[in-house]
This record gives sequence, structure tokens and C-alpha cells, in this order.
Amino acid sequence: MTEVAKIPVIDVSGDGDQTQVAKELVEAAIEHGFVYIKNTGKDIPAEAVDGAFEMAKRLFNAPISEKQACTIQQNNRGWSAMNYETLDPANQRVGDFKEAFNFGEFIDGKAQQPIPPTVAADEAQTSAFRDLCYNLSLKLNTLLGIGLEVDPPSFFTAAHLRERGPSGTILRFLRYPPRTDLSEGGAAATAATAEDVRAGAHSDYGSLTLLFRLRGQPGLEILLRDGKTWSPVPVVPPGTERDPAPPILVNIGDLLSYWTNGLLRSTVHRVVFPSGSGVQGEADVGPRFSIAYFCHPFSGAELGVVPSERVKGYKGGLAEGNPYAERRVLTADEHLKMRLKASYAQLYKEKE
Ligand SMILES: O=C(O)CCC(=O)C(=O)O
Ligand SMILES: [Fe+2]
Repeated sequence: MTEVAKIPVIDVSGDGDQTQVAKELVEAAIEHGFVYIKNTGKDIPAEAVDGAFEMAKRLFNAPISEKQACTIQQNNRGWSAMNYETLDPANQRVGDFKEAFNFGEFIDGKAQQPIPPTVAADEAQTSAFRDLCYNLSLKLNTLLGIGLEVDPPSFFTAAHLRERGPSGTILRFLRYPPRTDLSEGGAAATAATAEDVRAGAHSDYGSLTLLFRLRGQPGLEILLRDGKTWSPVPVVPPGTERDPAPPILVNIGDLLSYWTNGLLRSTVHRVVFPSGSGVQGEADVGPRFSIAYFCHPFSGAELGVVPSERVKGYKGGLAEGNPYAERRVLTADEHLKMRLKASYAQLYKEKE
């Protein structure tokens, strides 16, 4: 059995001096590109997470016609059907074995996109959950700025303020059917073949991602520094068993990696069908659900290297360990368009 990833667990819910926490966060982001944020219930209450997963289940169980009416657009909002997105086009012959629903911004609690009538009553609650994620993402950006001693330390936070204008930020709900899915939830009854992968290998396109998972549902793996070993990431790492909710898994995306010239790692990861001998206490039965908050800066944010002695002293460069993010773009929006075009070949072909 592959050893599980040794990702640190950090508590950011304290009120005191955050310098030490900021340093720990930065070290985890450099070493692993992933960190668990202990869920004490303070930043994101367990009930809010539960409510979001309940909404997701209703949404995916909605009649297919309701979901089709919300089909994902080039603005990256809406429903992506089974196999529609391909996260690793160079290595996958079929699209990801999952369906997903992306929510963009809400204004006064209202989504700015079509949503299935089945979950219309959940709109305000979903908007509130997105706000909780936004606030936590700002806190983490602030800590990263402090920990890296960026000048000024508020640099990352300032680039993510809603007041700066539109951004690619997305709250995404995911449903991964089991290998054989005869339930009414999927687009149709599905049966995975040997070629199927739940989510192909990729790094995330934004600055950082908050990931919520359910106890007992395995599948996420990260690529270790050696570039060939895949390591499972437990939902409930040691020490968090009694917390109100599993920790929030945070990973660095391409943009924070660009900003820091690769010092912060945008680690490649994937979601697989676990093969029996996975993480202890996790079992692959029924569909798997997850919720990802992809935090992006305002669209015009420039991705030049930030003023920080720590970053200046780092000579590693971007290429190390991540062939999925090539630096040939200038702004957050240009980068997002490039990545979406590669993952949604059909959507971009249809619209050309
Ligand atoms: O479902 C998961 O655990 C991870 C999904 C993911 O990596 C993504 O959507 O970018
Ligand atoms: Fe991801």
C-alpha cells in the first residue's frame, strides 16, 4: 500500500499573533503545496458544510433536463455532464468520470447564471457558503503574504478583493459515480471501464483551492516530489477525528506558484477509483461527493513575481514537478482561458 501523504494540519482560527501560523502555512505550501486547515467550526461551521453537501445531492438528483438547461458556458459557470471535462487531455482518451456544477458570483444572494429549479430554494444558503469560503480564502492569502514577508504583506489579499472587479472564482460541486452506477442520480446509468479516471492529473488554475470532502470517501491522490509516486490524501488525518468536521484541504494553484516563481508548489493531483487497499477507514461504496472553492484574483491581476526576499532567494523556478502549468501568460484571466480551452475541447470547438 502506498503511504499516505504527510500533509501538516494547521489551525488558523486563533485570534492572537499569527506570525507563527503564517510561517507554518508557508512551509507546508513550499514543501507539499497542500495543507489541512483544522475545522474548528469557527471559519466555516460544520452545519454550513453539511448544508452545502445536502444541496449538492439534491442538485445532482434533479431531472437531467433541469441540469442541461444550465450547461456550462465559456464563463465556466453551470453544469458539466459526465465525461465532458478532461483535466489531463494529453493522457486521457475519455473525459473525467464525474459531473460537476459551477457557481460563479452571487449578487445580493442571487446567482448570476441559470440554476436548476430543484435547488432554487437553496440559492441564499449557497451564496452564504460561498461567502464563508471567500472570507477564509482572504485569511489564507493574508497569512501567505505575512509568512513570505511580501512587501506589502497584504499583496495577495488586495488582489482578491471583490471590489477589484470580476474574477474567475468558482464554487464547484462534484459528484463522482461509483464504478457501476445504476442510481437515478447520474446523467444515465454508468459503468466505468479500465480507461476511466474520476479526475485526470492536473494542477489547479486559480491561486488557491479549498476542498471539502466527506468522511470515508477516498480517491484524492497527490503526486510526490519525485514526480512518479501517487500518494492518497486521507479525509480525516490523525488528530482531527474529533473535530466538528473534517479539515478543509487547501492547495496552492498555478497563480500563487507564478507569483512566487514556483516557491509555493502548485502540486499535481488526481481523483481515482481506489483499489481496495486505500486509506484505512475509507471505503469506495456509492458515489463520492466533494466541494471545491477555486479562489482566483480579479481578472486583470498581473502574475509577475512578488517583492519578497524569500522568493528572490529561491532559484528553483516554475517547471519543477508541474508540466501542466506553463508560464506564458500575463494576467489571471489569460491564464484561466488557456487552461479551460484545454479541458473543455468540445465547448470551445462548438463555439468557434
Ligand atoms: O474531488 C476532489 O477531491 C478533488 C477535485 C479536484 O482536484 C478539482 O476539481 O480540481
Ligand atoms: Fe484540483
